[in-house]
Amino acid sequence: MITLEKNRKQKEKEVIMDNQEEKQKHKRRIRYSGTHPRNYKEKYKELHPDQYPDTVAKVIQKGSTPAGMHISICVKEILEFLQIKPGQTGLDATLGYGGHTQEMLKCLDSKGHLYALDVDAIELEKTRKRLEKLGYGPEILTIRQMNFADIDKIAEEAGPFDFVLADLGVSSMQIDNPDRGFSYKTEGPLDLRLNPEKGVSAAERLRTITRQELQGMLMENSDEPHADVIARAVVSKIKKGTAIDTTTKLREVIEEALEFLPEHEKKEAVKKTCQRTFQALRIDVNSEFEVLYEFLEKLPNVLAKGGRAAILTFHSGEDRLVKKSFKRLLREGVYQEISTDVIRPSAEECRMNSRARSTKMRWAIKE
Ligand SMILES: C[S@@+](CC[C@H](N)C(=O)[O-])C[C@H]1O[C@@H](n2cnc3c(N)ncnc32)[C@H](O)[C@@H]1O
Repeated sequence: MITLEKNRKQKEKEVIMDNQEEKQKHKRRIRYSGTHPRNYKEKYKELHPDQYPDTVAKVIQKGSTPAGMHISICVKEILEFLQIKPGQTGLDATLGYGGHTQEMLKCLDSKGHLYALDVDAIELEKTRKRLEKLGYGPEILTIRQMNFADIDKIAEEAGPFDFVLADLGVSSMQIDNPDRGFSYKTEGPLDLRLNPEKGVSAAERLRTITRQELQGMLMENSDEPHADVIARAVVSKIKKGTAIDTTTKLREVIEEALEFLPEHEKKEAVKKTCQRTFQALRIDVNSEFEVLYEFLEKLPNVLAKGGRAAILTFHSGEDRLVKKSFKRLLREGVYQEISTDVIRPSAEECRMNSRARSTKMRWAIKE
């Protein structure tokens, strides 16, 4: 009896060990239960569009942006305005996923050259590879990791440009990747840098910020109506020794600070304040207003005579800067014509891509 029992136990042990070995052998990709992956890493099919084009097409059709992808905005309006002709030289100041770049390259029809910049080394390499696979190699496209504040440098070697495009802000790949810390919706380090190799993260920035400074940042960068309450809550937490170094921790401080709001408006107010607070921090750690100002000042000098520039903005602070610069330079006779009003994506485009809703486009033509 004792020997039988011993044998059974030994067999059980062997089966367990076999199962474990089997599991290790078949280290599978992260699977999601059901048909709707919620987690970024679970969106395996969307993250591999080459292998799963049907899944990607379905997600786009539903009006969402597939994980790891960016849907370009106002493509038709941009191309109509830029009037790109084969043989021209152009600059895409914000490469991102390369959607606009690709469309502009099609207009060049293998003649001329396109230069493209981005500060984000992580996404830039992926885009370079994707475009190369599509047949856009260095003979027609030059990609540089560079801040568009330095357009004068790229113009020295490649300009003047017949056309320039800047599609400001962040790409969907950056927002959706929790490791980059751009979204209050997913847990991640509170980083928010477009180029994580430069400057300080948002968490680091908060560590030493004063209440007045944070309040000013929230008001100036995103017109936050609860700026005083949020600034007080954040700074007091940090002073008490609690680090606010993840997206979730910042969202929780905001939720706590807005507890006083009436129940029926709390949820929406928290959501909006989270969006605005993350935006304000992102603008700050990337010096977005400063680099945009520098870009706008240098823009006419890199454009050829009659050269065309189009800019897409995503919040009022950016649009104000573009509008002011274009108007002043028109008055000074540097530009011969500018858009009289903002151009907006169509209702259909906004329905298909919710991220297009806040987009404003302005353009200018060099004298
Ligand atoms: C909205 S996305 C561009 C998407 C792109 N037009 C497309 O069709 O895929 C904005 C991109 O600009 C980059 N960017 C933002 N500020 C920049 C700057 N100052 N210099 C260079 N690139 C910048 C971001 O890293 C991001 O990849």
